[in-house]
Amino acid sequence: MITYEEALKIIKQNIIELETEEIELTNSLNRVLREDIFSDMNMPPFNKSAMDGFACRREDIGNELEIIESIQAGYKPQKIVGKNQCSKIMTGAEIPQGANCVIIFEDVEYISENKIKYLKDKTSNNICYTGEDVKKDEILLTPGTRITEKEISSLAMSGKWNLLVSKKPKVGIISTGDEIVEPFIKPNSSQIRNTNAYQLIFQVEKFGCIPNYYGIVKDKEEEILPIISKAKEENDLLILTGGVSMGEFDLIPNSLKKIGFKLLFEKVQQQPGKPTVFGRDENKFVFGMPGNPVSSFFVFEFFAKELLAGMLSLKKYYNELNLELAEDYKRKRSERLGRIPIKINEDGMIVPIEYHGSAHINSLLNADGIISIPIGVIELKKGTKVNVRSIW
Ligand SMILES: Nc1nc2c(c(=O)[nH]1)N[C@H]1C(S)=C(S)[C@@H](COP(=O)(O)OP(=O)(O)OC[C@H]3O[C@@H](n4cnc5c(N)ncnc54)[C@H](O)[C@@H]3O)O[C@H]1N2
Ligand code: MOO
Repeated sequence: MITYEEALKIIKQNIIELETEEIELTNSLNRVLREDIFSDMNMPPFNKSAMDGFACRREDIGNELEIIESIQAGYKPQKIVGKNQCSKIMTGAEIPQGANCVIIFEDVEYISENKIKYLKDKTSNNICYTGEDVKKDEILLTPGTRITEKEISSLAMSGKWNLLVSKKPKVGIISTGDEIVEPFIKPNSSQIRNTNAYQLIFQVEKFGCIPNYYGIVKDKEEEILPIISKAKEENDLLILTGGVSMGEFDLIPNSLKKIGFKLLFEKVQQQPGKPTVFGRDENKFVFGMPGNPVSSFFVFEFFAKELLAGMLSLKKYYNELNLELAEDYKRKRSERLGRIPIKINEDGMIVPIEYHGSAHINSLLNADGIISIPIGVIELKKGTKVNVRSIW
């Protein structure tokens, strides 16, 4: 049995980056950039009014000011603002030459139709200056960045419409087990509903990959082999759940070998996720994950994401916060790296969630993240600082 760190190293050593493709900006949600994005202009492109008001000279704000024009956003100022003059200006419009501040409408009174007086003795400049946010030719985004709602405005601003991104990894998902039935079926007393496939479909899709679901396969080699062969053909990564431990019907590792996968590890010193199989055949990969839903959730989180991030060339895919435990945490055994779901309370402290083990699906319902308990550590005392890995 190898450690989590050793297993992760094996995954990293085997990563193959996928090719790129060009897509349009509107289709780029969740895609991973494979090129630098430069700004083709300064932002703002001109000195821009931040407020609706009058553009004038700061030294004149105590005087009556003559209105010489009105400047709308999108139109060039026509006049230069001179001594005791001002131009009416709208938010987003270009500051006229001669002016160095904008006094806002609310703080001004009209003396006559074209004369105003500022009612205060101080003002901010109320100007967004050329290039203060972005300089022309500045790099805005680098390869390996995931495009989300945070990145899209900068991309749109850069003027780049066609983007070079990683192709989406295709992930084949197969549930195994004679006892598994689809969620729309009422299980009999020895059956169990298929939760893993749907969990994995969401995990895969949310990670920016394409899930292809192949249904439930019975614990019979003659059923397993054709489906995994087909799924291997059609995908970059294959994920199976169930059938990987020591039981008489745990046929997955051998079946994977029969269709050409070399198994790179089969057991990891972690809980959950001990019987985790990772295999490769040239540019095709496979994870055989434990059937227990929380095991499969965590194995996807810690292993499959690492491989998929590598295929996607994605730089960063999770956040970690270092927070204090709100209460003591004790576990029964310490020979495996432990992972448990936790909540972050109102004081920003870690509260372990009630968790009965890797079959306890609904323990994830209220989870904000996962903490790890190192091998050999049986107890963590209240107040200990621990890294929380995000699953939000
Ligand atoms: N003698 C040993 N027995 C077991 C060991 C071991 O080392 N020696 N490891 C245990 C650990 S740890 C785990 S985890 C499980 C993993 O077992 P398998 O991957 O072989 O999975 P199954 O036995 O097929 O299923 C386990 C459990 O999960 C349920 N399941 C399976 N598929 C689904 C699905 N798609 N949706 C929902 N639930 C599913 C299944 O019915 C079982 O209850 O092995 C231990 N045993
Ligand atoms: O390793 Mo298992 O995945 O403890 O439940």
